[in-house]
Amino acid sequence: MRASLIQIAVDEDEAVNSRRSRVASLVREVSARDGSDLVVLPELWTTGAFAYESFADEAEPLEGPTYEAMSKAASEAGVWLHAGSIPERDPDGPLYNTSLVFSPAGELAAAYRKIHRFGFDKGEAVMMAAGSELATFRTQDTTFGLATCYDLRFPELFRGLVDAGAEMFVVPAGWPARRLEHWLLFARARAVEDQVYVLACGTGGAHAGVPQAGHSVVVDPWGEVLAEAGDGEEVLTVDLDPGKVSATREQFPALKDRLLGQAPPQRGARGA
Ligand SMILES: O=C(O)CCC(=O)C(=O)O
Repeated sequence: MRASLIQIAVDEDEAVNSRRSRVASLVREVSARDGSDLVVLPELWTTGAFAYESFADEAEPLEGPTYEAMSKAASEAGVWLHAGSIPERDPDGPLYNTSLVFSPAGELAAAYRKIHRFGFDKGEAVMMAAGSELATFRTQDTTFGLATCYDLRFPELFRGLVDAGAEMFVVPAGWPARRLEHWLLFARARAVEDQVYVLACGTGGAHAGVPQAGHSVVVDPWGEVLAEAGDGEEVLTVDLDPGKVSATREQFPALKDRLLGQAPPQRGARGA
């Protein structure tokens, strides 16, 4: 299957509405040009992941304007669309950082509320509520597990997705340039330790004074980088072979050596 990651440049001089229609057109153009089965967009590309001041104003209900535009783009293009994430306003009040996935018919296939919020005692960590449920979606070829940006630092989340059957992870992000090396390292680490493809799609440009890392990357189950973007707006198109996941897991069956169902090792007398 063929996947296209669209690394959107999120700059303040483009209004949210203009960006939304520009991105919908890009989904249609890229998938027609590259013959993509799956298109992936980054985290919070409407506002920018660091534009905290605009989260409340730009928050949408789940089925708001971004949902409408992306559902339409997916069905018109006839592709699976991981539409990145939106600032979602739940009818009960809290905001969530919610990823939306649409089938080629434009139906919602998965929604994932980011579990690990970034910012410590400010920004997203205080403005948004934490999700609590893992999410996957299945195409005819494979099962994808969903995670968002800062989630990359928490390998236990990805092990949960492996246990739920994921063979590929899709990770939209708005990762800052100053920690680019962490981003690349985590993308490869998650691929190697879980023997999966990692499709990590970030943003380019700069907003709220935070230059974005860009460097969207696709990593195969052996940890090889198949494609890596620069720091501007860019499209990466790669062919993914779901058979490579099972082949890697058979040839190097490290996942079978997990201590499943056993108590974790305790400190022994010599370590006391
Ligand atoms: O973990 C990091 O260094 C960046 C995370 C982040 O920017 C985010 O989750 O929005």
